[in-house]
Amino acid sequence: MERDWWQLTPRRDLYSVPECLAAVDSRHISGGNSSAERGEVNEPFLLVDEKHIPAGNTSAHIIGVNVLYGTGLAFTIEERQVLGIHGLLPARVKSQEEQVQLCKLSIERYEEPLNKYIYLMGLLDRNEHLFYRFLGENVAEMMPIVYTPTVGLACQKYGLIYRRPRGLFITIHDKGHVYEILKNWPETDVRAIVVTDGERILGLGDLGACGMGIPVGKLALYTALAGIKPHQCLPITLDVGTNTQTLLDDPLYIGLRQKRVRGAEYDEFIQEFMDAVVRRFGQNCLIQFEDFGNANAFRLLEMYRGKYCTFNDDIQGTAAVAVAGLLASLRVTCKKLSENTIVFQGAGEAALGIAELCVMAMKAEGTSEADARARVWMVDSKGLIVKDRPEGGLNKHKERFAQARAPVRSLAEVVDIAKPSVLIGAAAIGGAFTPEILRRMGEFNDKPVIFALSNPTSKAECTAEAAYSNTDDRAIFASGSPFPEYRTKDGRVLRPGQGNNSYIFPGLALGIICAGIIDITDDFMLLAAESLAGMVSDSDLSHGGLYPPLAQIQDCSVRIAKKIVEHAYKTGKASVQPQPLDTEAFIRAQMYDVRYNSAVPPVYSWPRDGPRVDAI
Ligand SMILES: O=C([O-])CC(=O)C(=O)O
Ligand SMILES: [Mg+2]
Repeated sequence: MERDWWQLTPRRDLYSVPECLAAVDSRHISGGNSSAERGEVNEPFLLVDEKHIPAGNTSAHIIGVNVLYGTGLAFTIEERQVLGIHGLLPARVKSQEEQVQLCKLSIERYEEPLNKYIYLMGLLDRNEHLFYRFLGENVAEMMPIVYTPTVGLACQKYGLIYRRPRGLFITIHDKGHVYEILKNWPETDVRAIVVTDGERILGLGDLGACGMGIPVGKLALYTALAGIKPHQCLPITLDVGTNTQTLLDDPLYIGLRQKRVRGAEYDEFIQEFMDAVVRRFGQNCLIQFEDFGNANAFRLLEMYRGKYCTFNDDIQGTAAVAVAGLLASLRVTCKKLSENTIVFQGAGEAALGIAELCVMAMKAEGTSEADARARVWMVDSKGLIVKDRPEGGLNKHKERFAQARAPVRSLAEVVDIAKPSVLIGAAAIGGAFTPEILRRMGEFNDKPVIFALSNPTSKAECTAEAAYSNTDDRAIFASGSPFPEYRTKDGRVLRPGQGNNSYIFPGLALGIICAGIIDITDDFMLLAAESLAGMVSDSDLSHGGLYPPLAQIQDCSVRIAKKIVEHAYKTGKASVQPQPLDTEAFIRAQMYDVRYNSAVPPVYSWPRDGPRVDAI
């Protein structure tokens, strides 16, 4: 529960500047064990820039400073006087709308996406409300900067662009003390954590601690797309080392300079982390796993699902968004899902997650499990996944999709044999869908469905243009990273959809948090997929889109959350009781408001003779 600051602050102290500043953001004086509670927040830090923050101070200070710099010229004259900052700002008082305009002008001055990213992260540091308002009002333009694909580049350059700490870095050397580190986080009401160990950042591989850009970016979307309050979100990197030699050799690298720890020590560390989160933030605190290596991603999901409030976005979130796209495509191809033959390039987290959810969706259509699995062909680095593979070594996840056929080596051959109606790429091999493969898809199908899901753009299996131009503009295309509009030979404009889990995880998380769901089973994923598919309009489809436009993604999140919450109550999975009468109002009441709260509470007026407290 957020409390109003004047309920926490003794009024007689209000005119002490640091007190006022601390009070403006009551979260920082409300929590147990936070640095604020230890009294540090009362130091006169407010008129300093980051250079002057006394050594050893923590993010509570940094956030505190930002409260001042935060709303900037939007501080009213009353607020400036009560806060003791009158004169420190120029005379002009701006509305938030005017500030949004300035953000637009400022970011347009940068040409390089990475510079735009640095600008936006600076804005987030200075003024959280403005950042989220700007992002929320410009989703289609700004998402590719704070999120995929630019966030991938940001991770690759993290050491270079690192300005300020954001999130928690917990290293393997902190083993035994993970709980104490969580206690150093100044917020106490944390409801959602996105955690990575940096082993498989997008399709870019092992970026170690530089992977922190991903939890930060994902949680920025939690707030921007689903209104989950920023202080309830905590990005975490578990730094267990990196096996990327260039990072180990890089003087700018910010993480532990050692090879990855694996085995029992790693497992104990993760277990300690999970338990520490529950102890610190409660068992309803959502833990979203992101960009772990394949083996750990599957293993950890199996170990923790049902016992902790957790899901794996790369396995389950990506599955839901891809299945949503497939379900929407059926309205164009006029088929049932179970009438398709689906070939996957890749058999990792995303591909296997999608494949399993496809089987679930086909079963929901009345198909038997065996028939559903027979319709799914998977190709990994050794070729088609077949039973009795000569090299052996199929893990149990792949085994479930092994075809009873002779080995086939290349994707092109598999496509020739299977004649799929759907081709899905999720192996981070850029350009794997060659023009030849795409042309074959066009020969086999009137409307071939082609998903190039790997991220960032450089890892996409093909571009939108390649998919369209090699199939006489007949392809139904979606990609993980955004692609520009395409003009067909007969002059139609196609807007390829972004089959990215960002359509799913924010709304899913909002629903999980609102209803207090711990056991996040796959029926929630299928439900999210179905409800997203149901939001695709005929007009979207006629322009080649399999998803609603990004401009509507916030609305999609709330609608997904509503379905999730309703389903949770129906299936007895909701721990928040009693069930709300109006689900949507219940959800919306918990969402973040991007507008500024007044720093001066309404009980104050500002007469000529100075501030005074009105009787309540
Ligand atoms: O971050 C994204 O854009 C989607 C995703 O989870 C991944 O590629 O790992
Ligand atoms: Mg991911």
